Amino acid sequence: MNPAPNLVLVGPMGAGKTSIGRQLAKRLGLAFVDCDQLLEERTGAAVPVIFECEGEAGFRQRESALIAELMQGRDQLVATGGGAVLDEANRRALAARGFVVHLQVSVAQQLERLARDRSRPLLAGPDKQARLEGLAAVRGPIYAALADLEFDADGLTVATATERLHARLQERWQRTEAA
Ligand SMILES: Nc1ncnc2c1ncn2[C@@H]1O[C@H](COP(=O)(O)OP(=O)(O)OP(=O)(O)O)[C@@H](O)[C@H]1O
Ligand SMILES: O=C(O)C1=C[C@@H](O)[C@@H](O)[C@H](O)C1
Ligand SMILES: [Mg+2]
Repeated sequence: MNPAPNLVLVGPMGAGKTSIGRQLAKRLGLAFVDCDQLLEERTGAAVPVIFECEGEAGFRQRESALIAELMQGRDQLVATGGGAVLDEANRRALAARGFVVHLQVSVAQQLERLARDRSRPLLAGPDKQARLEGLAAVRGPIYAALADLEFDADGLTVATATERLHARLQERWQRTEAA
């Protein structure tokens, strides 16, 4: 069983936090909560519109308030947005009440998955590859430092990644119980 009240997915855009998270939550019998989607529902505006009206700083404030609220709950699988780990208070809240999984993915795979994406304002510029590499250089070590478990989702379908991550978690949580 999960040693923490919640399961949390962190990692870069396109790693599959939302897609794998939704399937994994079903298998584990957890409530699935996607931070970006819930934030959009509550705000009544899509993420790019929030960035446009309030800037990234406004979006981050809303994201932090949501994370603080969500992490008071339990039995949830929380799929975070790719930049949620940048804020120290967010990291503390996620670590305090979450078993944190870092979903890893290569920039090449991100580019494939997000080639036609229009919903991620940080990728709106002309050179997506340089942008993703820059973000990976800054955020990669932060995801890694926060994670209780690293999972490489590169090249896996959502179904296979879900299956394998589920198995890794069961194994890990059983070992934690036995210790
Ligand atoms: N393992 C996978 N195999 C194939 N396609 C995938 C896989 N994971 C995600 N995708 C596709 O990549 C896109 C982005 O995935 P998803 O929204 O799950 O990423 P995310 O980690 O939640 O990103 P963000 O940080 O922006 O919320 C979606 O179109 C999704 O269908
Ligand atoms: O990587 C990021 O900073 C972001 C990722 C998305 O999940 C959204 O939270 C938003 O587009 C910002
Ligand atoms: Mg997502």
